[in-house]
Parts: sequence; C-alpha cells; structure tokens
Amino acid sequence: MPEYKYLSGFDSEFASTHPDYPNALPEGQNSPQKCAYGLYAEQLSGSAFTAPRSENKRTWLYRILPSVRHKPFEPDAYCGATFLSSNWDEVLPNPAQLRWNPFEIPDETWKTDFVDGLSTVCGAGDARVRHGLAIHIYVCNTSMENRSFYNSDGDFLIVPQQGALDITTEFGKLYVEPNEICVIQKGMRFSVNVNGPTRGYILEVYDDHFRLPDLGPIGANGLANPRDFLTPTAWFEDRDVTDYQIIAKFQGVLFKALQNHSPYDVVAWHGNYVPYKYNLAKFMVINSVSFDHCDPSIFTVLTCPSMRYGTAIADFVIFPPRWSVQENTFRPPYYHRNCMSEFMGLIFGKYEAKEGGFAPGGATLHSIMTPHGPDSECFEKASSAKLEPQRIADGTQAFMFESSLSLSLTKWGQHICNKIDHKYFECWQKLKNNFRIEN
Ligand SMILES: O=C(O)Cc1cc(O)ccc1O
Ligand SMILES: [Fe+2]
Repeated sequence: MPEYKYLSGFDSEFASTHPDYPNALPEGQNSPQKCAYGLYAEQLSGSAFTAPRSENKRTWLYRILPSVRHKPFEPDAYCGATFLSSNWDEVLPNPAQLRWNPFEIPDETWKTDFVDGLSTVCGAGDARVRHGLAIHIYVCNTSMENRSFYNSDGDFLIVPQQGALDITTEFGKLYVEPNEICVIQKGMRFSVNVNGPTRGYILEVYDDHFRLPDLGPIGANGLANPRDFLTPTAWFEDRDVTDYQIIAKFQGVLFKALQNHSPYDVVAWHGNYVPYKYNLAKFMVINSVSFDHCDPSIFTVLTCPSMRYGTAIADFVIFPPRWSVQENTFRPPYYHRNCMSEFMGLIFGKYEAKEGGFAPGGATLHSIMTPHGPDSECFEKASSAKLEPQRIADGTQAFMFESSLSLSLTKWGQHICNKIDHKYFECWQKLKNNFRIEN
C-alpha cells in the first residue's frame, strides 16, 4: 500500500505545498502578478461566487500550465463507456423489487480502465438543471494511462467493492481500498490506477455537494467524525506527453480533448473544495439500547440535501458491524414501504435481512412504495431467537444510497447487464399466515 500523506478534516480550509517548492503558495493573496517558480494561478469553484460563506467552496491551484491549455474537444462523443447513460426513458418504469447478482468484471484479455468500465444502473433528473442523481457501477482491470477524467455534471461518491483504487488527483494522491469510500467533486481531474480485477459502486449527485448529517440530540460527536476524512497533499509531475487525453463528462455524455502535458502539475493549492476519503470502519455507531429497530438514517455517513427541508437527494448509509441488544424486539429491518428509493450494495459479508442471494458486488433496488423486508428465513429465525446481546454483521459491510427521487432503470440495468435475479420475489413467498384467535 503506498504511504501517501493526507490532511485530516471535513469542510476545512486546507493548504498544501510540495515540500521541494516551499514558496509555491503565495502569501496573503491568491493572484500575484507573477507566481513563484513561474507557476500559473487557477481557481476551481465548487459553488456560486456569491454563495453564502457557509456554502462557499473554492480552491486555488498553483500549476505549471493552466487547465485551459488543451486542444478543442472532439465534436463527436467519446464512446468508450458504452453503457454510461443519463437517459431515464430507455425502458418502461419498473416498480418490482429488484436484485442483481454480482456485476461482471471483464477478464484480462478485454482491457478496461475506470472510465471505459462505467455503466449506469439507474437515476433521475437532469444535470442541465442541476437536479438529480445517477447510480453507476465501475468494473476495470487496467490503469488509466495518460488519461484524466472530470465530471461537469455532479459529484462522485465512489464505493470500492473489489480491488483498491490508487487515485491521482490535481490535489495529490488517494489510495482507497474496499471498506473505504472517496468523494471526487465536480470538475476535479483524476486518474485511477488498479491492480487486477476491480469493481465498485458510484453515487453521482447533480444538486449539491455531500455534507455530514446534522447530529441533533446526539450531540457534538458521533457517526462519521470530521477528523476521519482525509484529503490528499500536493503532488505533481512536470511531464510532457503527446496526446494526453482529458475525458469530460458533460450533460451525461463523454467528450475527449488532447493536450501535451500531464494535468497533474499542481505544485501547491489552498481552499475548501477538495477530494477526500473516509474509512467506514471509523464510523461511530448509534443504535437503540432499549427496544425497537431504529430507522437506518442513524447510519448516515454523508448526505446531499434537497431544497425540501430534512429530505435528501441522496443519503449514503452503511450497515456497519455493531452490537444488537434490543429487548422484546424483532431485531432485523422491519417490513416496510418507503416514500424514498433504496438502492443497496454489499462490499463484503452477508446482509442481515437476506443472508442468501444478496452477494458482494451485487445490488438491490426497492423503489418508492415497493414493499420489502426480511426474507422468510430471516423472519423465522429472528422471531424466535434468544434476545441476548449479539454481534451483527462482523465481517460485513452493506450500504444504501437512499433517495427522495424516483429512479428509472437504464437498458443496461434492466437487460444488458444480464444480472437481474428473476427469482428474487421467491424469498418472501414462504412467509406464513400466523394469525390465530388466541395469543
Ligand atoms: O430495506 C432495507 O434493507 C434497508 C433498511 C434497513 C433497516 O434497518 C431499516 C429500514 C430499511 O429500509
Ligand atoms: Fe428498506
């Protein structure tokens, strides 16, 4: 594992300078007439200039060449990621309970990098009006070579499931392993190196940036703590390359432009608009210590709020290892119908409500008002289990992207991936009518 240095904190004002160029960050101003070492100053804005201070996000980059020094975007779309989509009218709406078997990672003879291995499962909204989300799967087996990606449409929350991602960004390097996540926000250029078969999930939000949920009566500490979020430190290369590819996702479509210099040429930067990673094992779990099953919102790691008070475009929720101690309680998730969409993935282990059938690298989708809950085996077991303190989910990490939007499947999600488990409904069919007159 590479020993990268990180800065700790969430939503902080950071500054990082490559140690060999200690004067690269101007003092007391952002745009001197001449920057040290002949660098260019460039601002990357993550919010409107006029956004209130609490929401304002920007970073100043001090780089060897400004990002604008690239050749024109090619007029035709870049077609490497065949099944990346933002067209939510590809198939008929589908209210079914859906489960996908693990998504296929191409074998090594079909070299695929992170960009070409992006496929969209479902989503809603429109990046043009900056409202909505998309859920993608990435599968790859090859590093991105002389190629950098950025997204004009939204922020990527990346959940590795198999294989580590060694990510180079304009801000420095991030090494992200399964059970860690990272967020790469709008406009930030990055390249992904991998070692062997690699797979994971991406939640892309168009509306806003991710933030930590408020803690209310929990108090000042708990859930994901700000200091456990890690941001890279300045790293750069001064490397001329013929035909370095910049791939941009713009209005849901990929475009390619060439340039002759590596974009990872930032010697120093400062600001509060940064990529970051977080280790899910650091999540401080809160739960009921008396009775009943808490709603899964207590496990929210990050949230992207909507304009509707208290309602998320998307929450990123995990189901971490924990103690279960509730008395006189059916402890697994309850049966329910939700006014939100629930997309779930499994990083490793077994999800408590469905020990069979939901495999790591697969997924489920329970759409708005589509009933769901524990399978019949889980119900039988949990209704008669001895209620002693019990460890739940050791060696397991399931997660949920929960959204207030109604999600549409793509053709890939519904048909082409060929992973839908058409027998999913059977897991509830053995639930018995236990009704009786006497208790
Ligand atoms: O459906 C699911 O498995 C996710 C979920 C878990 C839980 O503990 C409570 C509600 C819920 O939607
Ligand atoms: Fe649910």
